[in-house]
Amino acid sequence: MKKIIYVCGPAGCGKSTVAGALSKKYDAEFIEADSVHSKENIEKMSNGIPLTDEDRFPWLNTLQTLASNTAGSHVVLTCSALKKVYRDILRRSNNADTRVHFVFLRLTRDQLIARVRQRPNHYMKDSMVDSQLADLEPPTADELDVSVIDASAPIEEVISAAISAAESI
Ligand SMILES: Nc1ncnc2c1ncn2[C@@H]1O[C@H](COP(=O)(O)OP(=O)(O)OP(=O)(O)O)[C@@H](O)[C@H]1O
Ligand SMILES: O=C(O)[C@H](O)[C@@H](O)[C@H](O)[C@H](O)CO
Repeated sequence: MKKIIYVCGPAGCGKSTVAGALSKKYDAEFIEADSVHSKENIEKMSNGIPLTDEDRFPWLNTLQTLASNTAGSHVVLTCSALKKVYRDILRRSNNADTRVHFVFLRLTRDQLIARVRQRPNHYMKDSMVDSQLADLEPPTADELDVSVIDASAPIEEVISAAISAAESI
């Protein structure tokens, strides 16, 4: 069974850090959704303009196709996947041989702002955190393919919780 694991949540929650560690653990291909954004999307975010559904849909479709088409046994991706309708696009990769799973990293607004400020050279500034949270639809209990992890813990603990979640798929 091929596993497609999305590490998701708002800007600064720790997606890249956790996904990097998960991909090493599984010797899996690692896809950074930020590197799949169009230059128009990156320019908008760099200018402090939140993305809209219309900006995100083509990007999500591309990610879903990329995830489905990787040849390896597993693939780990970062993706904000803020809304349920976005996660539903990514779920289209599910089939008899492939299982999609989400590891959602949960942080409070203040924690997100502190994390985003730790990387001052990133295009996503702390002023964008509120718009990320406005769009966020936290996963609900009926989304059985999502593991929610407290990302405020030390990174080793967050990574080990993410690995346990991935093991249970
Ligand atoms: N558990 C943790 N404890 C402390 N710092 C952390 C933890 N996880 C990540 N960080 C730090 O928080 C910052 C944001 O992490 P990271 O870049 O992985 O987040 P991200 O969700 O990928 O962000 P973005 O999508 O905006 O690029 C980095 O400086 C990272 O080193
Ligand atoms: O859906 C979105 O608004 C974007 O994917 C953002 O979440 C950022 O690209 C990412 O987190 C980098 O900071």
